[in-house]
Amino acid sequence: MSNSDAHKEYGLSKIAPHERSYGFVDTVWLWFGSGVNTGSWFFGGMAAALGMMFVLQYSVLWLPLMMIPWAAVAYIGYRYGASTAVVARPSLGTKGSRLTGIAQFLVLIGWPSVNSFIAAISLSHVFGAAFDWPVFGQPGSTGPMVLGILLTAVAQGVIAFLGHEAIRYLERIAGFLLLVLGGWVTYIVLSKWNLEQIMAFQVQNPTHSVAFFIDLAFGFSWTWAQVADFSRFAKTGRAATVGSWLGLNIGQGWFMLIGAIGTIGVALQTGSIDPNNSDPSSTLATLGLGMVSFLVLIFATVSTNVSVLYGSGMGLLSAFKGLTPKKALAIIVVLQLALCFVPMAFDSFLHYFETFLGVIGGLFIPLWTIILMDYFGVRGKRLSDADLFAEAGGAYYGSTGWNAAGITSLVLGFAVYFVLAHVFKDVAAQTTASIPAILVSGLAYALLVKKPAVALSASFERGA
Ligand SMILES: O=c1cc[nH]c(=O)[nH]1
Repeated sequence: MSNSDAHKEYGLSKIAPHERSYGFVDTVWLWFGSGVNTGSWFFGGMAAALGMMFVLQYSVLWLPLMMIPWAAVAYIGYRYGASTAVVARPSLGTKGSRLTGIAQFLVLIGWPSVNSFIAAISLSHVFGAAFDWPVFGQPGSTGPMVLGILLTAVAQGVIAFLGHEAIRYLERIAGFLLLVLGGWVTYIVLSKWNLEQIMAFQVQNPTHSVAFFIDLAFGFSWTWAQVADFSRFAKTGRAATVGSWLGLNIGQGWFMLIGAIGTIGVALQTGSIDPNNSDPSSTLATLGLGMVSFLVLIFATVSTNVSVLYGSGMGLLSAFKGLTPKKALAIIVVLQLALCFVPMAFDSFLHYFETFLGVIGGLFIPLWTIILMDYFGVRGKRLSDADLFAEAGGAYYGSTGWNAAGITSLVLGFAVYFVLAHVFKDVAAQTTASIPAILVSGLAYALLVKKPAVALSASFERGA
């Protein structure tokens, strides 16, 4: 790849094999750096109420299993050099796939507000230990919170604007540093708390059921919507799928465990379980390791948010055709800076976070299901390159640009998720809202889609 190509942003165009620069190690670092974030330890803190055995089971078993379909979406992006929204064209129609762009834009512009806010809370403890400034929740903590948000929001904004190659380099450095710093944090957390007591800790009546947590987990993990925006740059199928899957599971699973241990450790001392205590960096800061803590917070947050913001930019570009890739990224950079301050307006951050997760999961659960059902079930892993990237006309445009089967199945999936998660909560506490939404949207698509209308002649298609 020449220098000028290295700085080129491709928008929605097909990424040809010679334009791809992400090897296996790059995808592992990218997703490891994304998975290691403040949201992951907060989420581990939320799971802690269900006991450490559950958190372990979730991190080493359920999370890796849940991420297999996500890695399958990465495969489609890699196979055709297509962004996330373009991958949705066969199932939703060329115009219908703009809905994916809108969802991706909204969800991924929302995540940095969560990640940066949690980082700012922790940074306020680092500043408190170093300069005696008020920490989050104390009178006068607005200034330290604003400074913490600005530090991450400006750094992530600049790197996301520079594009996918700048992100690749940042993730290499951040990934390595986070491995070292994360190891250090793990050592401190494990030596501070008694592991036997942590494992034995139980909450008599946890506020949430396992099923409720699984729903949050789908919202948490299936909203890495930028998956194909990056796998399209992968040089091999292994890098696109195994590399992304491995990096994400290690990063997210590991930091969830750290968050859960910290939360339970504090609960053993105080008797009250609160995910706000999941933050290992304030422990580090009070032990005089403020600089380590500062670096973990900045690298963990920025390395996540750069890929998230890049994906949000690609979503915006897919939704509004008049934009160029750089213009879309510039809009995102400015918008995220403002949105990172929104949680300050809420009285409870936990409430903001749970509401956010409860809404976003409902969007991507049926969407991934329909895309995978379409590619692996209906089309037998065969798509037409030419039609996939055609803006008008072709097999995926149909007569209107909308694939009615896909849109109907998507709406049904949303409806099932939202009705269960928000109206019939007692039922969802047993069945989850996510699994019925997956079943209904997948089945509806398989039944509604008209195979002859979407199948192409074998010579015109490219198989996997
Ligand atoms: O920032 C993000 C985006 C998706 N999922 C996460 O857990 N965090």
